[in-house]
Amino acid sequence: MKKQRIVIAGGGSTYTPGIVAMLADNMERFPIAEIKLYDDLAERQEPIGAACEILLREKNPDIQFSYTTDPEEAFTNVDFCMAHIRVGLYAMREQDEKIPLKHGVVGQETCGPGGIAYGMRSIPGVLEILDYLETYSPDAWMLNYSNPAAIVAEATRRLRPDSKIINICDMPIAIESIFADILGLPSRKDLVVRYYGLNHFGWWTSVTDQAGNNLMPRLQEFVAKDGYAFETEDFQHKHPSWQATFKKAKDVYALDPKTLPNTYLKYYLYPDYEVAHSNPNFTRANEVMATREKDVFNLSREIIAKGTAVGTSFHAGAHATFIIDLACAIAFNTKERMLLIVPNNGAIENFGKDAMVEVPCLVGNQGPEPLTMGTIPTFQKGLMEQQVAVEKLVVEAYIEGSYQKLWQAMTLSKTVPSASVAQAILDDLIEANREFWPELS
Ligand SMILES: NC(=O)c1ccc[n+]([C@@H]2O[C@H](COP(=O)([O-])OP(=O)(O)OC[C@H]3O[C@@H](n4cnc5c(N)ncnc54)[C@H](O)[C@@H]3O)[C@@H](O)[C@H]2O)c1
Ligand SMILES: O=P(O)(O)OC[C@H]1O[C@H](O[C@H]2[C@H](O)[C@@H](O)[C@@H](O)O[C@@H]2CO)[C@H](O)[C@@H](O)[C@@H]1O
Ligand SMILES: [Mn+2]
Repeated sequence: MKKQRIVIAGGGSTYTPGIVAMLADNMERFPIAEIKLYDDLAERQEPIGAACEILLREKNPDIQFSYTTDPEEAFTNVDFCMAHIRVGLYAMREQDEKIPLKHGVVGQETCGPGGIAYGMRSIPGVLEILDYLETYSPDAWMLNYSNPAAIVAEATRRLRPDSKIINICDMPIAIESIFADILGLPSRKDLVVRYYGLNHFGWWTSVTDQAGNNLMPRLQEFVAKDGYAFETEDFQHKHPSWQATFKKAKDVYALDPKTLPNTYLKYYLYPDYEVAHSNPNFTRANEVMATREKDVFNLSREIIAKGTAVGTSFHAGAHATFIIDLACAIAFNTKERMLLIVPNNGAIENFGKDAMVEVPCLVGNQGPEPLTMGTIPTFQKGLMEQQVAVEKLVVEAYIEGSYQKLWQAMTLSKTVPSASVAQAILDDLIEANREFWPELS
């Protein structure tokens, strides 16, 4: 098995140490020669890089390790770029969440006006990394978690159609882990699913075991009563906001009891409820800064101070496993069945070919081969048509520098009640994003 060389872009991300630790623990199925971290912010990356260096030296000194802010050094001679950047950091996430809320609209990282604002910031950041990778390692694959994945995926489809990028999300697999727990199965990998939608906007239509036995009725019975409120492996899902999200899946499910919904649909289907239950002065960004960010950086500093990572551990859950599974599938042609964000091209029969959709794919060394999910019902199709139009308008607005199109995108979002509210939010977001967005006219 060829030893792989990896660059993690967004080296200072709270998710980086978990992925590094998981890579070091998966050498048998995914052997590694080198891990490099890359970030455009040296101070942010420094503690994470220094802690990972100690951790790897103790876990596996054969893995070459370095961290840098120099793109040529980072992207030269690698097989994979695992990317998770956040352009504007949590400070801008806070703005994405608080500005819409000030206008009585859902304030969320990837949905509604907040997601649109984040999309306008992420597009150039992700394209820059993709271009570095294509320049310095033209055969490498970019596996991209950077959000908002739906908008980023549409932007890379439009602007870099031939590039080797796969956009991914860990929400469905986190929910599938909950399915496995509800069913008393050891792992989500014991399940075979059919699912369709856009990113953070989809539905399961079938869940079976490996023998083909239908497990939907047992899941539906649970979700009808409790949503996805079941003890989960991911530590941040114990936070009050995630607990509320998992409970709310019950009401989302009620709209179409034939399927099982993605948790994020609550922002589109119950926006009034979400606003009423949000604290405009303390949003999820504040919760994350006070918990995950603080914990990861404190632990990094502790490891550096002690000079050892023995007796400590960074959280590495489904998020880390999923991206390593994907790299493995490509590197070693495993043909694993995975949910990915890909061009539709008929996978959903009655939906636009040029939409970026989230569907199961078989993954091998040529990339993902989407499976056909057939024809979807009017309710889902209507919702998806509206949402995909929002995502396409954002990308058009970015490309053309068009105020008009960004206003249309905000107005079309199901989370926004009117064009006038959309415009007021947009004008505030333009002000907050001066440093990041292209000039709009
Ligand atoms: N797709 C998914 O399902 C999924 C799941 C979890 C996290 N995420 C995403 O992963 C990303 C990281 O999340 P986090 O909470 O760890 O954020 P974070 O702020 O802790 O880390 C992001 C890092 O990216 C760096 N960065 C920003 N712009 C950059 C650029 N242009 N080039 C290089 N580095 C850059 C920052 O300096 C920072 O160190 C976010 O986009 C988040 O939304 C996605
Ligand atoms: O509010 P955050 O920053 O905690 O999470 C936002 C992200 O939520 C989803 O990812 C979950 C994932 O489902 C879970 O398995 C675990 O890894 O935690 C992640 C973070 O909570 C979502 O898929 C991402 O797109 C969001 O960025
Ligand atoms: Mn996601």
